[in-house]
Amino acid sequence: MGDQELPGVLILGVGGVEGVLENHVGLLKKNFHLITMKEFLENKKELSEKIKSIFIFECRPTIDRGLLESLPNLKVIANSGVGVDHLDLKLISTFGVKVTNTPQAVSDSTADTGMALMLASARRLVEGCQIAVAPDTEHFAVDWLGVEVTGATLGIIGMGSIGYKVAKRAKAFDMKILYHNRNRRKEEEEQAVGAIYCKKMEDLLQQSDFVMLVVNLTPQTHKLIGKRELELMKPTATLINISRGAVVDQDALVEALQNKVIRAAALDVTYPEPLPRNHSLLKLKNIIITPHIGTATVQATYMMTEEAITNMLAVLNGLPIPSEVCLK
Ligand SMILES: O=C(O)C(=O)CO
Repeated sequence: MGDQELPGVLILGVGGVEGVLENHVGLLKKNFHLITMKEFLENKKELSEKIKSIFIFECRPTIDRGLLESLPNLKVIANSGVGVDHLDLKLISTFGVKVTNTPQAVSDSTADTGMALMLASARRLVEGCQIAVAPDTEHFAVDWLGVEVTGATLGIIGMGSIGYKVAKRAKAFDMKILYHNRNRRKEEEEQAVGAIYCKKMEDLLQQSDFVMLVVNLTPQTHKLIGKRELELMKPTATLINISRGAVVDQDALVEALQNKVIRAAALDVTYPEPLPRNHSLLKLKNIIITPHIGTATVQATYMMTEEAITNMLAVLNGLPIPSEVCLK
């Protein structure tokens, strides 16, 4: 079958197809005719009928009514990554289009990122690195003491597949693990990682040395952690966020970090991303911020493309869909 006869996939990546890593393009080309947004806009008449799927790679595009209306044969939007808070699921569902994501591919790398942030913040790695490259011997001693992760209490908010993998890793650090989640995990799953369920999030906040946020962003989790929740945390505690920036009230976090209501924060996600250069969070010392690199590994990105392709082919061939996002 020639490339032109394959089902069309509209590629929404940073910089179009060029933004999709070279070896991923090969993977996609085996099954699809790749169409960039530029090509689509230049040749809408011919291409609109051809496009059966949209592949979102390493970006958070707006898919609006206009675009959906211009793609009469669109069957599936495949998001690489697990979070789909950038998509208007209600609108998409009215077009009978399915949405898929890639929970399998992202869970190890995102859990690793959570651990890396926790360890880096506890042991003040970023500050240490800055001192090592520009030694300031006066401040080298007591001022630079970190805290131990080993034996400390970790509170995980959101115990989906990423949260559970964080718990697995934390077990190896002899951490006491608490978790809060809409649904309690099975007893054997809790026992396997030694996790204790906290029905009330408040109990977890009060008892944890490290609080890690691993929830999806939904109307229910928007600003889940605000002034009240930060004040419930120990003054020695650290907040780690690997979910979405808007799960935390950032103004309240700035205040809490300035006033030492909590010890520190380590964030892989903020709102907006990136933060404007004059943002108050960037002026604080007791914070680490990374640029949303939860899944930024060679392995995870490749697996994300593989998982997205499997999802798209399943939809187009009427097979069971491995990772379909519930649109309700
Ligand atoms: O998978 C996602 O949605 C992520 O943001 C991982 O960091």
